[in-house]
Amino acid sequence: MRNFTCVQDIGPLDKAVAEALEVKANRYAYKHLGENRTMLMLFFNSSLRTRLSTQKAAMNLGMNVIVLDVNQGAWKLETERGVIMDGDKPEHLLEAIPVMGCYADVIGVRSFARFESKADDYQERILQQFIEHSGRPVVSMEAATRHPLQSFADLITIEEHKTKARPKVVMTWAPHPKALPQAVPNSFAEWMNAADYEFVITHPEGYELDPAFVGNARVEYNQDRALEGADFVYAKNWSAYAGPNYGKVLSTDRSWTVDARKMSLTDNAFFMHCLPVRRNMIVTDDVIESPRSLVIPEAANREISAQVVLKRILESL
Ligand SMILES: CCC[C@H](NC(C)=O)C(=O)O
Ligand SMILES: NC(=O)OP(=O)(O)O
Repeated sequence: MRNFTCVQDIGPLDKAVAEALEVKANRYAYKHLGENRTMLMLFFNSSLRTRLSTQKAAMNLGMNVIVLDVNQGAWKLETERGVIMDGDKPEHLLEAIPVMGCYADVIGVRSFARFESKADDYQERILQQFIEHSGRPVVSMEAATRHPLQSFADLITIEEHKTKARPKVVMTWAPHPKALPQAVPNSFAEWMNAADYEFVITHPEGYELDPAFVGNARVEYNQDRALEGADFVYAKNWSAYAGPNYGKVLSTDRSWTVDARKMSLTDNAFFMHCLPVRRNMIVTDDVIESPRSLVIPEAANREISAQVVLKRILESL
């Protein structure tokens, strides 16, 4: 594997999950792979799980790790080519990226959608510059349109807990006070479609995701109807994608909050969320604390998804 930015990069999902379960059982068996190799983890945005799990995965593989919060300590970076740099940004990404490539063998990048330009976000202009100019394998730690390490962990978690070959997985929008990216829902949809589950997306009108990610999923505007018979409920907020509303909050309707009544419509479904979660906006306390809540095992699997990805990259260096 060279780069890890989307579901295609991991290859056949059955093999990826099998490797993940093997790594989970023997996570310290590969320390030789990372000896004298350095992982640089670069954050343009905040993180808890991605920061900790990816570093843990790299250490499990014997790697050295450098973590850089770009906006705390590094020079403020200009990202646009052709700009006359007479403002508040002393360094350009086009120098900083190859320099970072000098010190690392693998580079992880977190750079959320900025909502300034849908085209720039959906062309992954920041992530692509790392791929083009670092000279190193690049791992997305959530970019503008996908969060593949999260989605891989979500798939592992579903495969560990499903009781039927093709479970019904429902991704439901839920309200949030801020404008959040579409990366997590896009990515989850991409991986669920690839896994060939019975996959349903439910959200209020106006929150339609990019059809390129929705794929063959059934879209249902009636949340109760969508939840009927579900085996897994994956809750997430996202801001509007379509048209002039890109990046906007159109609704904070708390009738979409996942509560015990909604979960009673399902087939005793597991509850999932990538975290961080706004309790009693996205999901009620009793649901996220229930025995059917998988949010902690789901977060624990982030170490495993990252370790499989880094292991494959190290094996191909
Ligand atoms: C893993 C989730 C990261 C981010 N969440 C927030 C709160 O910004 C998002 O919704 O994409
Ligand atoms: N789920 C996830 O990526 O969490 P962080 O944003 O805390 O890394």
